[in-house]
Amino acid sequence: SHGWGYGPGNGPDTWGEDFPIANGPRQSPINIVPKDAKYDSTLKPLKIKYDPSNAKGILNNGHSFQVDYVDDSDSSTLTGGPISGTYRLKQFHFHWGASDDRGSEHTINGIKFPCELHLVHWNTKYPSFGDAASQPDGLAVVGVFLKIGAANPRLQKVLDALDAINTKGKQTTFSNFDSKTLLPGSLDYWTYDGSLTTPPLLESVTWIVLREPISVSPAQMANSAAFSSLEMEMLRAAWWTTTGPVRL
Ligand SMILES: CN[C@H]1CN(c2cccc(OC)c2)S(=O)(=O)c2sc(S(N)(=O)=O)cc21
Ligand SMILES: [Zn+2]
Repeated sequence: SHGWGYGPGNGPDTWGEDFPIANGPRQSPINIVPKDAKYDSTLKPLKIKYDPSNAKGILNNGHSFQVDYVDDSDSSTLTGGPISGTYRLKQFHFHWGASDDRGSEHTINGIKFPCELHLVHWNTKYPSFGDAASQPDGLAVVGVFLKIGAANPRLQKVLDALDAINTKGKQTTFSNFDSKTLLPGSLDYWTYDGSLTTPPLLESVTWIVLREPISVSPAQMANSAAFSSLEMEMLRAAWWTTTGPVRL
C-alpha cells in the first residue's frame, strides 16, 4: 500500500487504518488555549545546551526535511522544564503548508502559524533513540512557531541547504550549525504529554511548545529552494487545500 502522507488518499484522517494509536488518549497535535492552561510552579526553566559540531546532515524524508545530530554523547542536551533526567538532541525538522495562512500542527486559540519547528530529543535513561521512542517518557520535542515577519538570517543556512535535497531520500552534509540560534528570546513554554504528530504516532512525547514565535519572511517561505520545490510541497498543497491539520 502507498505510504502515509498529506494527500487526499493518505492524509492524517487515514492514518488510523495503519496506526490505530491515532485514536489513542494522548495524540498530538492539540489546540492550545492559553487562558485554560494551568500554571505549574513545580515546573523548572528549560535548559538547552547544543554543540554546533554535533550537526551531521540534512535529509529530505519525503514528509519534511530534517537536520540530524550526532547523539552518542551528552554534548547536545535538553534538561529542566517538565522533564527529569537528560534528553539528547536527535534531529530538528519543520512542518509547513501550501500557503502562509496555515502549516503549523499545534494551534493557539485555533490560530495556525505558517510553520512549526520541532527539535526532537530522547531520554538517555534508555539505551537508544529507538528504545526511547516507544516509552511514555522517551521523547521530548520542543515546538517553536514561525510567524511571517522580518527575514530570519539564522534560518537561511538551513534554507540554502534545501537546494541539494529537493527530492525524497536525498541527503547532504550539514555541519557546524548552532540550532540554539533558531530559538526565540524567551523560553516560556506550555507543556503536555502527547505523541508523535506523524506515523508511527507513538505516545512517547513530552511536548514543550514555546510561547514566543520566531520570524520568517514571505520570501524565505516562498523561496523556491526552501518550501516549494520540495516534492512534499505538492502533497501538502493537495492536503491543505481541503482541510487544516484536523485529526479524528
Ligand atoms: C516521520 N516523522 C517521525 C519520525 N520519527 C520516528 C520516531 C519514532 C519512531 C520512528 O520509527 C520507528 C520514527 S522521529 O522521531 O524522527 C519523529 S519526531 C516527529 S514530531 N512531528 O512529532 O516531532 C515525527 C517523527
Ligand atoms: Zn514534527
